[in-house]
Amino acid sequence: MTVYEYRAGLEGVPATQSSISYVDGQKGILEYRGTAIEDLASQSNFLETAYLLIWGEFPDAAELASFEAEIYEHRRMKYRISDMMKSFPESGHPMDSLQACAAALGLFYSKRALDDPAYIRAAVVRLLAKVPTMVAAFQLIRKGHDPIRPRDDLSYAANFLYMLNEKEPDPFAAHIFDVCLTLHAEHTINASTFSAMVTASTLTDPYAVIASAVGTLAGPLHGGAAEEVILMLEEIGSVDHVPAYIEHCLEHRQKIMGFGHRVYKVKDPRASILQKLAEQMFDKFGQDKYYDIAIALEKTVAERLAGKGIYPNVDFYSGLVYRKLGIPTDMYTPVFAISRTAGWLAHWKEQLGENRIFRPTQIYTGMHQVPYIPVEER
Ligand SMILES: CC(=O)SCCNC(=O)CCNC(=O)[C@H](O)C(C)(C)COP(=O)(O)OP(=O)(O)OC[C@H]1O[C@@H](n2cnc3c(N)ncnc32)[C@H](O)[C@@H]1OP(=O)(O)O
Ligand SMILES: O=C([O-])CC(=O)C(=O)O
Repeated sequence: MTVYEYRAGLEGVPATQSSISYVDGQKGILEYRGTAIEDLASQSNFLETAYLLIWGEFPDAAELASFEAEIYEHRRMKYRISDMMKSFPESGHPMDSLQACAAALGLFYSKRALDDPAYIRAAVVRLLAKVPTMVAAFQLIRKGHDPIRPRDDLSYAANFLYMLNEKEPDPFAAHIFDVCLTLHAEHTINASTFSAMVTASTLTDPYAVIASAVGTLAGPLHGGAAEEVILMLEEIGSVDHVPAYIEHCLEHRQKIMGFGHRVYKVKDPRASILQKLAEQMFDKFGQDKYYDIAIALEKTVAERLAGKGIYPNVDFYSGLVYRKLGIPTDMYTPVFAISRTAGWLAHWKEQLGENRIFRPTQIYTGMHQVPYIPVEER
């Protein structure tokens, strides 16, 4: 009998083969389909990047224009979905709303044709188009407002900010937001993508795939950390309190949010770009007192945990950018989900190409031959 070594959290265990993205965690390299994240952030845009991730090559001008047009055409939300959302408690977390709405979309498109490229394309378009609308709608509905319709004249990023904040965004702010979407779009086989792939491997529908990935992204060890970072900066309150906060975390074995990564043992390249984006936002729209605390935190963690490979991850600086964009704190993870939908869909499509159901093994640690004792005798 083969005995396999158990690795907690599947650390270092290859669970798939993929050509979608690449991470070198020692050198701090991230590539989407072979192109460096820095080049995509400075020269591409989210929809072009989404196309690249999903179809494996950059679109030409006509392909990009028709992809954008299809997405813009499908941005409106079904009124039954917004009616459903109106029945959700306003105090609920927007990630729970998104998970429910993504799954509910499957009710409208229940005829499945996973081997038909037209079906795949329609699902990709619908999900990329409707996820932002569903995220923004929850924000408006919980404020007692009616969701506003997407604006056909606004770009993907600008339209989301418009639907969320009920006013047209500054073009520079919309550009920065688009870069944030590009940065968060894909990251190899992280927890939510793995979840998407496991779900996809059962040949269920793509709405269930995205719903399960949303549920996984929500946790504070994954995408939910971005929200926790801002709550932590608020709790710290001033630069002077940083050393004591770090000592408290270390003493109580409490994770410092936005730090550490399974793969990166250097600063996450996306964190470096997000930090620069935050600085650009501060230069244009005014400073943020939490930035000084964040800088002090990064410096103190580097000194205090030197040699442990604990550096800022993608979730550390994103919230500082989002604050300046007027995005509420509990919307940071849904915004991450808008972007990561591209990566999840790329993996869904790749998984279907060479599918085998995920069914790993376990090492049983329980008992055998335990006699049954009737309840009245226990
Ligand atoms: C989009 C994303 O998902 S990015 C990640 C977002 N998550 C966070 O920011 C939450 C905080 N970070 C963490 O919890 C972890 O670093 C994770 C979940 C990202 C990675 O977890 P793992 O690879 O399982 O690392 P693990 O938790 O085993 O940590 C390894 C060691 O580093 C320490 N460590 C890791 N992250 C941190 C942290 N944020 N603060 C303090 N210590 C840390 C652990 O205490 C552990 O130390 P030990 O060996 O002395 O016990
Ligand atoms: O790769 C990971 O484990 C987490 C991460 O950074 C991401 O999903 O963007």
